[in-house]
Amino acid sequence: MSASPSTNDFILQVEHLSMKFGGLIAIGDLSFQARRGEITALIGPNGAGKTTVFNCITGFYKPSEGMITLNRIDGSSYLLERLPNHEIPARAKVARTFQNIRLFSGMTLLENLLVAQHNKLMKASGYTMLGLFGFSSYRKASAESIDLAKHWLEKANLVDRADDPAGDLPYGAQRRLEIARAMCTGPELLCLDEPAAGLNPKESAALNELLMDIKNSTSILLIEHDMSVVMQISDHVVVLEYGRKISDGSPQSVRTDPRVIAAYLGVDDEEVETVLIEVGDEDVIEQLDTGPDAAHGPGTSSSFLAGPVTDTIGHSEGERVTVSKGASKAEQVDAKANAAPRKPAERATAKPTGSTPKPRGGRK
Ligand SMILES: Nc1ncnc2c1ncn2[C@@H]1O[C@H](COP(=O)(O)OP(=O)(O)OP(=O)(O)O)[C@@H](O)[C@H]1O
Repeated sequence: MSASPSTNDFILQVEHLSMKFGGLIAIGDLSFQARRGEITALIGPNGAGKTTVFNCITGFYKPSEGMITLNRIDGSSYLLERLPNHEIPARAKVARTFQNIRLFSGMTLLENLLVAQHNKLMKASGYTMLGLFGFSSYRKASAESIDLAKHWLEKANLVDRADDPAGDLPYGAQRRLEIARAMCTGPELLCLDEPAAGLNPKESAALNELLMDIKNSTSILLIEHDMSVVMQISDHVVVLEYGRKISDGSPQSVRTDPRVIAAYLGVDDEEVETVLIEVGDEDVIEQLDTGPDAAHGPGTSSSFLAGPVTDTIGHSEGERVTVSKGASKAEQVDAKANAAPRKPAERATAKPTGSTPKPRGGRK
């Protein structure tokens, strides 16, 4: 019998998170957990609220409601929504990258990685004087910083270009340099916002390799539209639609969840079922007939509210947001699943193909 997971098995616990911008509920009552040593992917169509979740975790936004707990390996825990922004990387050991690359393009690769260790070096220099007089403690810290920078340049397969300006690198290499820079801050949780956006297949493969290497020492939370990356490297996938969680489970269970397929395909209302049959395998068709799968459907921690197809999206109790009519494909799938089962003759027309759903959300 396997032991039930303890709190420290989870590096991140998001509980009942809500983020409102005026009347817009960008995130509604969202709960999920990320396991230590795993890659957890946060996916969903454009505007689903993924970056807003990242901004709440990394202190760029203070959530309207909810708790975000970061459990460090040494047993200490931090409520991120209560930590001052600058303490989230320093004390809770959370690092992030952004959708758009933010390197110092005029500096060399090595300098970019040393800047990331600025705080550590400043402390070792006694905030100037010890460094100025070349004290051994500063020289030691300085040598360690260079070693760490070289270590991550090697991991990112960029060590040959250590002295080139970062701006001269091809796009995919710049992405890897950004990740290497984040790793130089010694994070326990690395949050990556669309790292594969704009990469060609070769660059994408190099990125996957780097992330698989990083997860040996650091847990990763990943926003990604590129399903080939998500399916290849994630251990766990959380799917959002209109700020709510519509699915949560292994890549395989999420891939065949009718709500996810419907939310991602973005087809016309009347086409939803046809497309589900075209892209689905027997599991998908089966679920349509029998109703949502409790294993990766609404659970105790899920914010998804099953119910009839309406032109409003339910969030926590009493809150409903108006969106364009029938916008939530996930709700339509549940409505269909709740309706009377189809006849066997109709099911016989289903042709399983086993293809992977393509994302509705394009890259920015
Ligand atoms: N600062 C803000 N002020 C007002 N609305 C915001 C703000 N930030 C995000 N939103 C809104 O919150 C919703 C979720 O946006 P968010 O950027 O988190 O989605 P996303 O899933 O990351 O989308 P994408 O895949 O396109 O990056 C959107 O409707 C967006 O317009």
